[in-house]
Amino acid sequence: MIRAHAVADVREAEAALMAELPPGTLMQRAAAGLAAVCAQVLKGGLPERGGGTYGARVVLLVGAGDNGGDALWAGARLARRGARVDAILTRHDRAHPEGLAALRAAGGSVVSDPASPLGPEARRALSRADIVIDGILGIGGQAGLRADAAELAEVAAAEAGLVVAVDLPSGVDPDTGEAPGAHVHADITVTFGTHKIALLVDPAAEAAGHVEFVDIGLEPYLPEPVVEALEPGDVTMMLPYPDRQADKYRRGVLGVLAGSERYPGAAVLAAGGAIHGGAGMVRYAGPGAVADGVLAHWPEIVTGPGVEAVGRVQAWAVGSGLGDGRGADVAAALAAGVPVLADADALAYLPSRLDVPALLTPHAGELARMLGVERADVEARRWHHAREAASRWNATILLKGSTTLVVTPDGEARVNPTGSPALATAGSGDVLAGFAGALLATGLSPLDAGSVAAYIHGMAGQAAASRAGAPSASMVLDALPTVVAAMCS
Ligand SMILES: NC(=O)C1=CN([C@@H]2O[C@H](COP(=O)(O)OP(=O)(O)OC[C@H]3O[C@@H](n4cnc5c(N)ncnc54)[C@H](OP(=O)(O)O)[C@@H]3O)[C@@H](O)[C@H]2O)[C@@H](O)CC1
Ligand SMILES: [K+]
Repeated sequence: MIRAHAVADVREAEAALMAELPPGTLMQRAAAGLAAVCAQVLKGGLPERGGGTYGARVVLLVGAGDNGGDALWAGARLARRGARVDAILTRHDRAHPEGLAALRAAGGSVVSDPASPLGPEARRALSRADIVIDGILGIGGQAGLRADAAELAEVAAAEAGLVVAVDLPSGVDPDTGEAPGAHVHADITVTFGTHKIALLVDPAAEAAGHVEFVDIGLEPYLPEPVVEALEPGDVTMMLPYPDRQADKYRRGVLGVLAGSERYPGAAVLAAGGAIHGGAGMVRYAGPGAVADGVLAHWPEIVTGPGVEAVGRVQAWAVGSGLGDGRGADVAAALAAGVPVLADADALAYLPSRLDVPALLTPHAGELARMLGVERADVEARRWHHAREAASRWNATILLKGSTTLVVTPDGEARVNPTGSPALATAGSGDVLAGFAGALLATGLSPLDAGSVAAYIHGMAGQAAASRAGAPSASMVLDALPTVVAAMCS
């Protein structure tokens, strides 16, 4: 599991660990890890220079705190390995003194002038840089860079090579994943001790680029994480395996209430997702012509005209492509007293609070409608709004998007690390709903069902995109069994 903590937790753990270590040890661990990642990047890339640290041009953006100190110490290490290292200081009077002395002793120079960080020499250095190390601001400041730092970030993005952020892309809000003002857009972020929430939750996570973790020994002092992301081993552990005694009922029966005469394909896709999700049996509830289409694709499914007619199930997946005027059907599924996944059109027919274990799967527009806010506001404050809805409906919310977020009414949160822009295609959500519903039927909690389904659905999206640049939902569906088999082997 990738674990992310709040700044207050990091500070407490840091204080406890520092009390046992000689001064400066943690910064040295951080700087060594940061320099190692930069050296690795230089070794692997930049073919026009032949690769390697020797002769590489590195520019440090140095703020007034320890984030800048990390950058200076890492710069000193790279300078000792032959890089040309230039530092741009936002505050000449307050740059980390020992780090600055170390950089100078290693042959690095300061190219900003005290009156303005971005003089001609600094601009020239940025325009030639192979790597820019962003140490303007880490966990110690206010989100939204101040004007001079914002200009630095902008010029670095426009002019320089690869941007490597120290601990966080400067200017994002570490504890929420929000990015309300100017901030750095990094290609790589090297983070220390634990992931910060902003490295998992969008929109800040997107500004972080690829994240590299450096262990500085904080782990034993950290509390439970605030946000998590599954790793492959976690998914393998959580996926249900049929045991020897399993019959179809014990493996879990899922009822699917999806599709309509207007959207018959949604029924086929949701039912297909359900079949690949490991339920022992899938019962489909819907009008005759739609049910016939489902049977034509999936003859193993049992169909019936409505919720009561299909009989007992261990969970319901309702809503995908259901269309308008289906409130009574949704209410009947909710009244069955079993866990429910509610997607798409069903989200409009929810009671004010759910009294069964529930997984709601809106995209940002649907969540905005549920909460009566603007879609842009949901996109800007995804975690905030997902938590708000989880608490209001007493349900786990799976908020789809570039990084899908799953939040329980108790405040547990997971972010999905897999996926592909290819998943933003019609019908892809229907597949996810069926798949996650099947996991609910096999007995997984809404949090586990939602996060495992998002993970596998994301991998199926990646697999489908590797075969066809813009795959259809059917291709994502087709890729599911192979991904599941690979996760189980
Ligand atoms: N925790 C750990 O275990 C370890 C932590 N380590 C490192 O320490 C980092 C935290 O260091 P930190 O506490 O010194 O704060 P930091 O992020 O450098 O920023 C403070 C400076 O930013 C400035 N500033 C503020 N807001 C701003 C804005 N909007 N726009 C522009 N500037 C703004 C503010 O300036 P001021 O307002 O004072 O003028 C202040 O001086 C952490 O992220 C990690 O890299 C590692 O070395 C080892 C282990
Ligand atoms: K930074």
